[in-house]
Amino acid sequence: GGVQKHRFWETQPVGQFKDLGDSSLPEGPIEPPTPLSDVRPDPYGLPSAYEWSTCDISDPSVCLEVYTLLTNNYVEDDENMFRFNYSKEFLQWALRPPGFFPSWHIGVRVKSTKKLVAFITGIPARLRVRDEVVRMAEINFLCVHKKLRSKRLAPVMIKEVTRRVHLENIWQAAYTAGVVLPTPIATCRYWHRSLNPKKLIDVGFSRLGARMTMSRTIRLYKLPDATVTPGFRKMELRDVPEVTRLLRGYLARFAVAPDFDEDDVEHWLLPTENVVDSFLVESPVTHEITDFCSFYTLPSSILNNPNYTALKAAYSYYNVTTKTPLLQLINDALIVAKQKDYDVFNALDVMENEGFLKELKFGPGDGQLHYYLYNYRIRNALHPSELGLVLL
Ligand SMILES: CCCCCCCCCCCCCC(=O)CSCCNC(=O)CCNC(=O)[C@H](O)C(C)(C)COP(=O)(O)OP(=O)(O)OC[C@H]1O[C@@H](n2cnc3c(N)ncnc32)[C@H](O)[C@@H]1OP(=O)(O)O
Ligand SMILES: CN(C)Cc1n[nH]c2ccc(-c3ccc(F)cc3OCCn3ccnc3)cc12
Repeated sequence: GGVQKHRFWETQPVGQFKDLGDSSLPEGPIEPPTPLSDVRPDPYGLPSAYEWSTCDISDPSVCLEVYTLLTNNYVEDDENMFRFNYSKEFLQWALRPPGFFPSWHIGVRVKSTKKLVAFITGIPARLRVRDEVVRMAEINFLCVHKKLRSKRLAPVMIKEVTRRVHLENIWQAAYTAGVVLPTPIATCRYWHRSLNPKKLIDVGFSRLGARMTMSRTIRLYKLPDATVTPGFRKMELRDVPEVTRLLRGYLARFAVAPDFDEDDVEHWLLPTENVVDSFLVESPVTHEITDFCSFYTLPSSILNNPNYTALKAAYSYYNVTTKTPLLQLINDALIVAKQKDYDVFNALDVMENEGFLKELKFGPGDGQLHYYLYNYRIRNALHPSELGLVLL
């Protein structure tokens, strides 16, 4: 209808709701690149009390400011009971991959007090969309302080990160959000596997099932003390070349997936304490690496609970099986997560995850995660199982 539902997004080169169903529109870039000399050289205007501030995440004091802003103002669940609590180490990992641009870590400060009140980031990535490998920016950590909401600051942040990405001759982006915007390329659901059901029920994350006692519930989610797959071990630096080969071969089957090289695999998948854990199966006979699984660590703050402050959550990342049954491999990942005292193991219904969710006692979450591309049209929305991409 004529009413403007998305005043900002309707001005952007993204799939528009009005275009849905118009199969005459070609798949690919929506707008051509601009000559670099035509990219706005100066930052967008902010309200006079605020200033742009490029944030050097490697500076501990700046990293702490970013951590604190996100801890108090980032994404909450629909019932405002939990808020993501990305750790400082996680932010350093997430924002400094090979080839990152410091200028893409963008903050907004109050001029008078220098208080950090907003943030948005980009990192470079090579994403394959069907048969095209496209250099993109992955946009994340968009956050405006709770006290500055609904002042149209987000569109300015988005335009500024877009401008800085354009200056590096990159014209596409990928991002995910729990909100519906023009226009998702895929809509995923997330699922949760209880590891510490008593705590999850105490904090209101889960509810005791009908006709279920607490002891019956604890028994239902019980896991073995040790992993069962022969040759299952932590990934090490020497495994990077083989894991890269294994992962590239596997991701080729999805319509959208990262085009990882060895440097990317070393950064994103080599275990980092309390940030990302990865395991592989080395055949005891041939010493070939046949399977791989990984999860990242993202706790959530528990808001307003007298007994607990944090929920320790693991999130399924990239998994590949060529020999071990997927159910068995992921169950070993659950066993390791339980050993490491995680309360819950989360997974999206992307890649082949649907094949293990119900079987391994995951329960459906209460929301959706929408995937988006900027300045790149996909003719028809993808099924989650066509996505080979997990954004942090
Ligand atoms: C070629 C390179 C291109 C690079 C750029 C690519 C694009 C990258 C895009 C960014 C990807 C980020 C990915 C990411 O970080 C992962 S999604 C997590 C986003 N962050 C949070 O949810 C944290 C808590 N919320 C907030 O801090 C604020 O509510 C935010 C800052 C979300 C909006 O602040 P606000 O004070 O509540 O709102 P106004 O300033 O008044 O602005 C309202 C306008 O903002 C639109 N909006 C709301 N939420 C959005 C969201 N999550 N993405 C995109 N747009 C979003 C909304 O539709 C409206 O536009 P419309 O009128 O057209 O509908
Ligand atoms: C992806 N990355 C961009 C962060 C992000 N932004 N917006 C989101 C909305 C949902 C999920 C999500 C993804 C996977 C999952 F298993 C559970 C999730 O949210 C549960 C609800 N919740 C929100 C906060 N605390 C709990 C992530 C995100």
